[in-house]
Amino acid sequence: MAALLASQSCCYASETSRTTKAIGFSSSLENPLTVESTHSFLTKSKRFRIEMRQSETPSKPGINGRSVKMVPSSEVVKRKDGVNNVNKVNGSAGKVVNGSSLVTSRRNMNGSAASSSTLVKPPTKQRTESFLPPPVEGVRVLPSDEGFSWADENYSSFQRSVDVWSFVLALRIRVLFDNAKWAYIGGFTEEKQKSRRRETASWLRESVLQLGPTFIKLGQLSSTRSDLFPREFVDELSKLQDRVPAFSPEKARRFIETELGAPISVMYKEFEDQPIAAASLGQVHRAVLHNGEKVVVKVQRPGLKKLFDIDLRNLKLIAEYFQKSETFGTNDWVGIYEECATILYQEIDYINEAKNADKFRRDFRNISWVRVPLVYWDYSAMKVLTLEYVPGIKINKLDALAARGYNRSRIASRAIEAYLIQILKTGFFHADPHPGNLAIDVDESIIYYDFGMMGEIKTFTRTRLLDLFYSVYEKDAKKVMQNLIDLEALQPTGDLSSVRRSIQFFLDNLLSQSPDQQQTLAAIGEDLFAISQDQPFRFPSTFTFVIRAFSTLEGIGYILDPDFSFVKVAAPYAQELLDLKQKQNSGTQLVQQIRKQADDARSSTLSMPSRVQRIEEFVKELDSGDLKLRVRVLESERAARKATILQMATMYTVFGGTLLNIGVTFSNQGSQLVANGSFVGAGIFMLLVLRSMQRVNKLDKFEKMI
Ligand SMILES: Nc1ncnc2c1ncn2[C@@H]1O[C@H](COP(=O)(O)OP(=O)(O)OP(=O)(O)O)[C@@H](O)[C@H]1O
Repeated sequence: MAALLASQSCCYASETSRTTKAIGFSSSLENPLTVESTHSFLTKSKRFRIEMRQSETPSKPGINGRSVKMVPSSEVVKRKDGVNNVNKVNGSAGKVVNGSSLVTSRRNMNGSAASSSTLVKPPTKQRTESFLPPPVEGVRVLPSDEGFSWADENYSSFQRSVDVWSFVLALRIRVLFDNAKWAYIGGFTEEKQKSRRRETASWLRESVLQLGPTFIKLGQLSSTRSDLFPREFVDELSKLQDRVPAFSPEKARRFIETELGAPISVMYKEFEDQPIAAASLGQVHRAVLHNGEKVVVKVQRPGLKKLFDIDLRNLKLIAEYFQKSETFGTNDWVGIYEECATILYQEIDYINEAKNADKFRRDFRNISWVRVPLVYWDYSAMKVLTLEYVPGIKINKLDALAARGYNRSRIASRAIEAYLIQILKTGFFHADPHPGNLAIDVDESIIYYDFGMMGEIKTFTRTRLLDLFYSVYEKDAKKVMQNLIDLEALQPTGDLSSVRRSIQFFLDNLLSQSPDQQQTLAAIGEDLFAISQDQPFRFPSTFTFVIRAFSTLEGIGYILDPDFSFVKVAAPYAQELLDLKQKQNSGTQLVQQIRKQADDARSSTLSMPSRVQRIEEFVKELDSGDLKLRVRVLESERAARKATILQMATMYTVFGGTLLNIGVTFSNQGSQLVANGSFVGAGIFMLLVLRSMQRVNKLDKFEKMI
């Protein structure tokens, strides 16, 4: 066995030396009872040490009765009791006891992560059979990325930029063509406009797929922004979720080995070549560790960072160009670009994702019906993530759920409740809870996947949200408006009375509905989009993610249970919030009320005579005509200005047309001089027409802004 191990370690050392630089071989004295030998080697990203240990019981997991552990040397911390803790940097730890190794934090009975120095428990029976069972939903054969230029490792940065700009040019021409048709031919019915938008959206989806990961991810992000894009685009772009090609297993294996700095066979006892899922940024393979624990390995697409760098450089220029050009509306495109770039870079940092998963698991440690896969820190790096294998049935697979007799109504409530806890209590929420990221475990727990995109609601914002919630409850449009301004969801520009009226209408209609005619959150979202088209709303992306998440979950709720009611699930939370707010208020309010009453009483008694006197004077001045009231109705002033411009434009068109006719007539008669003069005149009038149209356009935009 020793010979076998030695040959394995030699073979390992020689294999690693091909890709990495072997820098040493030494016997470890740190734990002479268990550690047989230690190899140190340097990879591109980390310095690793391998410990070979003799197991007490040969049946325990490990290679030939030994456990093999990859320990980043820089992260080895010697403890006073002589046991090595690893990964202090990452916040989790593992140690070796009696020949069995543990390389990550473990979940305790109620789902929480045990402390970093927890002794190793043998893996639970359920997850330690030596072979991977068939996946719950069966392994799909995913389309391959071969043939896509972005997947070619020799794709030059110049060629990439040309491809990106060709796409932008094509998009610009399409938008210009549509706008010209609407503005000048003017014959498009609402239905025709919709169908044209659908065509453009479908073209956009195909182009995005051709352009690869960056654009696919941006497309997916845009599909959450129903405040920015029309419905047809949002619908088309959400289809990007399930149409991403996979890369070859050879590529995946090579990439994992380079990233983790060791051959696959040393790290995993089994590694399944066929990925169980492929997404825009990476794909997921199942594997088994040498100690028998089943895991999934999430591998990032090779070359993604380089592609992001090139694409985001170009996208920045595109955003700046959109911002300057009037064709793409008044949105803050540079701001939107910056938000997206931050999210994209965060999503390719798997260490960040792993930290998020750990935090999310901690937040739910006391809730037994939420499961978050454990992170295997020692098998993870910036671009490769090893997680506990937690299979489940996707939350929207009704047949599979029904076949197992799961209680769908309970699942629907749990999905919403878990989200309410994130938004209202922990403040750390999953920003992308689409059905692919939610599954149901055997005990009907909700399993969460993918922690790349998380949102945070700071205490400051939460307090304001609470105020907003309370003012909605009181149906006070003025307070709602003020709270929205405080939350920076509404810009306090110009005359906000129309915004207040919209909010009041919204509150009256929304809150006065009986439970059977209650609007769905999705419909409310659509109404909000309609309002934000005409008003100076600019929802911060945090809110759009929350709104999107709730409407997705609500949709899932209805699919799972036709009698599902969001309000019913949310009611106890709402009550809790109201109680909290009332408690907060009661103390301060009492003092404030007393003070206000005292002030009122004082001012009314002290200044009564002077007030009466002023009112009398005012009425007298009105009577005598000394006081003139001048009322300006800004909306009608603007409308009148627009009408004048349009009138002028009509006159210019008539003059221009007449001069054109005259020019043609004189030209036919051979008087070229007069003809040319008429053509020049016609040209000038046409320019004036164009200028007038521009002014009307500007007025329209201004109207929307205020
Ligand atoms: N720990 C796990 N156990 C079992 N299956 C998993 C696990 N993690 C991920 N999966 C499977 O892999 C799929 C993709 O995982 P994940 O969403 O984390 O990848 P992604 O690259 O971030 O995808 P996307 O960008 O589309 O969200 C999941 O929908 C799930 O089916």
